[in-house]
Amino acid sequence: MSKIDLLRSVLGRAGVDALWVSAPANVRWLSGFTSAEDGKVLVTPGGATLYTDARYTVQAQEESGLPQHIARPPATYEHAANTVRGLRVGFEAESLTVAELEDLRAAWPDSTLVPLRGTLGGLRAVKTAEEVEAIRAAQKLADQVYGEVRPLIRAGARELDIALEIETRLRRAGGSSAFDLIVASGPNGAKPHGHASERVIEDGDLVTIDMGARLDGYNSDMTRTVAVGTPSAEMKRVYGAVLEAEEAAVAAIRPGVRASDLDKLARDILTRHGLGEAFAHSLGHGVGLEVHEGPGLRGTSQDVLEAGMVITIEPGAYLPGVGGVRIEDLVLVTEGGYEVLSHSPKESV
Ligand SMILES: CSCC[C@H](N)C(=O)N1CCC[C@H]1C(=O)O
Repeated sequence: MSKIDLLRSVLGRAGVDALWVSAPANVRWLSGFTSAEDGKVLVTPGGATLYTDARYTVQAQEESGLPQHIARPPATYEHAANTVRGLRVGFEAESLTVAELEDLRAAWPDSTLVPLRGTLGGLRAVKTAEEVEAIRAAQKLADQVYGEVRPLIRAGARELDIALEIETRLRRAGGSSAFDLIVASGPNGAKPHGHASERVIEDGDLVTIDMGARLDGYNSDMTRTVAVGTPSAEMKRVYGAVLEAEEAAVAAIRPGVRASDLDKLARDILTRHGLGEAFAHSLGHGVGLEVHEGPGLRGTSQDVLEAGMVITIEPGAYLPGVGGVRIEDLVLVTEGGYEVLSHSPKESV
């Protein structure tokens, strides 16, 4: 079944006749158009159209198999008005501004606009074989760059310089950083999103490197925590506990497992080590055209693992004023269980 046909069946269940797709990752996924932040897709019972502007006429023809209409709003909306007359048209509530909604309402007076959430997210969570290969390639690049930069993580280096090295090497290889790199040393390790600062790494520090490569639009995500010199006995114990939780959660991955159960499994291990409160975020998430996408691996998630999903497993423990540890692998859910896509070594601490 084509992606558009798959989407149409979802729309039927959502009670709408058509969908105005505005989330860039969804536009890209449906159309193949890589400048998706400047594109929209209208899916109707009769077909699907990619809307973009004249800066992309040639690129859209090269990249997308969908029929295209070149215009800028409001001409875009006026062109679509005929197609959506009398229809219930869903729109992506998470990715349409209030101003855009007002413009759509003005241009489509004879349509009913219906807010929808997560309509395509569920479809995108299970990757095609091509998407898996794209993510695998992104992770391979991340592993290569991590290996090159690992020797530079030593006392006297600034967090910022490590981050710059990683970014430069990703760029040189034709990729880019999937997100604002996290390089968090010593007490900065207590910040789960501790972006690289001017702090100079000291002997005895643990250093958390959370990095991803973006290649051909697809992302990877991986975290390693390494020791510079000899860390304190307390931080060694924390490292051991996080590693135990991470390995147990990875080993439990298979189709049919509830995402919330995986989160609980890792959380229970850290709680047994007295670190339940220190695990300040969810266990992981899906990765693809976006760094954070479905499924959500958290306590409240309704998601169930399926073969073809690509997920992170990333437990952590954060001790304010002291430091932190996070260990993260990127994992493909397979029919038989799982395949770990991230191959950078986890060092003994
Ligand atoms: C800003 S992207 C962060 C990537 C990272 N691997 C990640 O997803 N997380 C780090 C802390 C928890 C988790 C998150 O939910 O952001």
